[in-house]
Amino acid sequence: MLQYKRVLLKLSGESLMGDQQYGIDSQRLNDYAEQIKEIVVQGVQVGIVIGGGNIFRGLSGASKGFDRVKGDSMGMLATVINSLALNSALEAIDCKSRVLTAIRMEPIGEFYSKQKAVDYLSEGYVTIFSAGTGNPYFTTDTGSSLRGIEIEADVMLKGTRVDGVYTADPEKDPTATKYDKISFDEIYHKDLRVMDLTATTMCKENNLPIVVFDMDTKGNLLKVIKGENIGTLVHV
Ligand SMILES: Nc1ncnc2c1ncn2[C@@H]1O[C@H](COP(=O)(O)OP(=O)(O)OP(=O)(O)O)[C@@H](O)[C@H]1O
Ligand SMILES: O=c1ccn([C@@H]2O[C@H](COP(=O)(O)O)[C@@H](O)[C@H]2O)c(=O)[nH]1
Repeated sequence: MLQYKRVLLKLSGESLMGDQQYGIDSQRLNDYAEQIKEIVVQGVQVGIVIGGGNIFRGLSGASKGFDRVKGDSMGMLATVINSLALNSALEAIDCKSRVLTAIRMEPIGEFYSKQKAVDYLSEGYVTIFSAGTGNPYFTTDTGSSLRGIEIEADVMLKGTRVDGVYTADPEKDPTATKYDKISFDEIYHKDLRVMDLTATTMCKENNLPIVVFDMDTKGNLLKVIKGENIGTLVHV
């Protein structure tokens, strides 16, 4: 029994590095593609947003003297590179997929529209939304909440390298403990930073629940789709 029919899956760009310091680890990329195919064959419609942190982030560019808006454009282009890599990995395993771009750049990808996205999803294409929102000063978390809301996804699945929302950043505080469920309001009150606040607010105001889970363990995506309690559900 599947819990969700249409999902927006957010993948971390940083996780795509695997054990490398930079760029795309092909093993990690292929593992992600296999996990995605596993849910597509079950009939789940999958929209995807991938971050760009394995290549470039506007904020870190700005701290080194780059113009912020140009840096953000570079970050958005980084998400296009990751999206094309995932598209290619999916096609290599016979999982049909399309890349839409928030900034016009045919023939690299088709320019995004909600109608195009919903048509592709309904036809069973894994539809990858690249270049974030197309605007500087945003992140791919916000791009994910925006696209998730637009395509009327049942849930936003934040597949990352931690296995849920914790009382504090588990990569910095070893005493942090994990929530099975948490409300949006608690996320604000406790100032938990697993996702940026703009993205969290958009999900809250549009009733889009989030599941944060560890995407780097094979089989986890299917478990989440089946409703297994392996991550953290963020609810209204
Ligand atoms: N309370 C918290 N609970 C869980 N994770 C947290 C928390 N606070 C901060 N984090 C951090 O959030 C990170 C997950 O965010 P995300 O998946 O967006 O990673 P990212 O590296 O920013 O991705 P991207 O490359 O897409 O920008 C975790 O690696 C974790 O260190
Ligand atoms: O809507 C958006 C989305 C992203 N950016 C820029 O891209 C990088 C990479 O995205 P992450 O979410 O950090 O992985 C981001 O740091 C921004 O610089 C953007 O400008 N607008």
